[in-house]
Amino acid sequence: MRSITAPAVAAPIVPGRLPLLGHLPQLAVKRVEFLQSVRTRGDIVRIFLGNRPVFILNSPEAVHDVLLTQSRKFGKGLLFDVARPFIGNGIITSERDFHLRQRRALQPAFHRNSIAACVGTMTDIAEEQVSAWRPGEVIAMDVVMRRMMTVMLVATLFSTERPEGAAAVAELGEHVAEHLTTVMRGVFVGTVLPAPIASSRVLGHRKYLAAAAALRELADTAVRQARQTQQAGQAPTARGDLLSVMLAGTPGNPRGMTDVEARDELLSLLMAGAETTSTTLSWALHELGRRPEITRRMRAECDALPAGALPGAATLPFTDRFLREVLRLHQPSWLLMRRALEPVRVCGVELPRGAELVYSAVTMHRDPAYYPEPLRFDPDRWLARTEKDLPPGAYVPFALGNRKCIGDHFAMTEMLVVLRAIVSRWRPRPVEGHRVRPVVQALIRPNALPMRVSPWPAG
Ligand code: HEM
Repeated sequence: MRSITAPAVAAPIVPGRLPLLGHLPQLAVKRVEFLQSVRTRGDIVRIFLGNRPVFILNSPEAVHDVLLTQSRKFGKGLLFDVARPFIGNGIITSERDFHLRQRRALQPAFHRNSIAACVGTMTDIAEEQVSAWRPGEVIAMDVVMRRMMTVMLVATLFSTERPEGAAAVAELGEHVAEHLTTVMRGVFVGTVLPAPIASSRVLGHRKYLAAAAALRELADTAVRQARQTQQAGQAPTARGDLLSVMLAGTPGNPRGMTDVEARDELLSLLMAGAETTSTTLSWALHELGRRPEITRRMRAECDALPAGALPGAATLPFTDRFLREVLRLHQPSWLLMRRALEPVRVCGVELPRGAELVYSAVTMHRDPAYYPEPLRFDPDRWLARTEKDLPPGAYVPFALGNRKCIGDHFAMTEMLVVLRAIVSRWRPRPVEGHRVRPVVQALIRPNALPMRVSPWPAG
């Protein structure tokens, strides 16, 4: 712990900076490895994206200080400036008082009781999907998970009681999933590359804009439909979904949201909640495929869950531990940002107003100082050492502080529901000859994940 009165030091610049390009080539070629390689150079170091300086938070102490202790002095930064024109000013992109109001307005939907009420819908969607698989069939798990988790999000948060029925929700979910992937790629490209290059036609900028427009149109339609229900005189919350709650109002925002605000929140939640869970589940299935003994253990635990019991850490402790280990080793969000709103000192380093900061849970989660043999996948490491035993800031799959993931419990519930549905029926195995590699874009996802599913032997 550094003394507050010690003179400030400058964050060291990482070697290898090139004129005009800065550290872009290193980041472009070996994204995570590059961030990993600078960890030992100090609590906070500086790199350059072109001519733009960016500070990297390396130590748990620095991450904890920025995300929690001094969080009011930071905004969300460049990544979210780039995202705003695509997805509007919702909870993930907005700042200060407006953000606080929107967060309070959304909070009731993420209360444990609200999530418990969604478990039935989540289970139906997962069961419907996995019961359609045939013995020996090869399933493109990454594609199936992306669709399934988007449909689940659309169904549980936005359209529980859609008059058009489950098929329409599934179709909407598929459209959303398609556009979402393209928009997320656009946001990533816009963050790491200078604006004139990122917005060039060669890099598909028009495609990103078109996908964002299509997504906005889908969200606008959903808002229009919910507003019509409201105006038809039905109790606004009769549909039981979050969108209706947004329009009707909550203790955090009694008058309810305008159509544009509700639309932007839909986009924010889709952006934050669909690919994160589907990517985590893809990695989870990848790990299960390589470890039949873990699949067996998980199946035994899931099968023993009493009817009506909610899936959670208390009822499915091993499966929960397994997911926490997946989130450690395969944290999907490898690059998150903040911006200093005023001059601020963190770990003895003076950061000027406007400083752009990067933190990466991926590199933190692979630090041997906190995780012995960090690349070894071992759910039982969490038996010996729980989250509470780690320094604050060392395990941050859902971040910390005022911008912590609002959907952490929702996400864990969804993922437990899906894993249970899969392992109760199937043993997923890797397909021979296919090598799973991480692809690092907005999230770290598997290049492709074909898996063969076989039923459990009888008895
Ligand atoms: C495995 C799944 C998930 C992971 C790993 C994850 C991770 C995160 C992280 C790291 C942040 C903080 C971002 C930052 O520091 O800038 C965040 C924020 C957020 N997440 Fe999640 N998330 C997941 C699932 C979900 C789900 C399912 C939802 C909603 C249904 C959701 C909604 C949000 C929202 C709205 C925020 C912004 C909160 C705010 O700024 O106040 N997330 N998430």
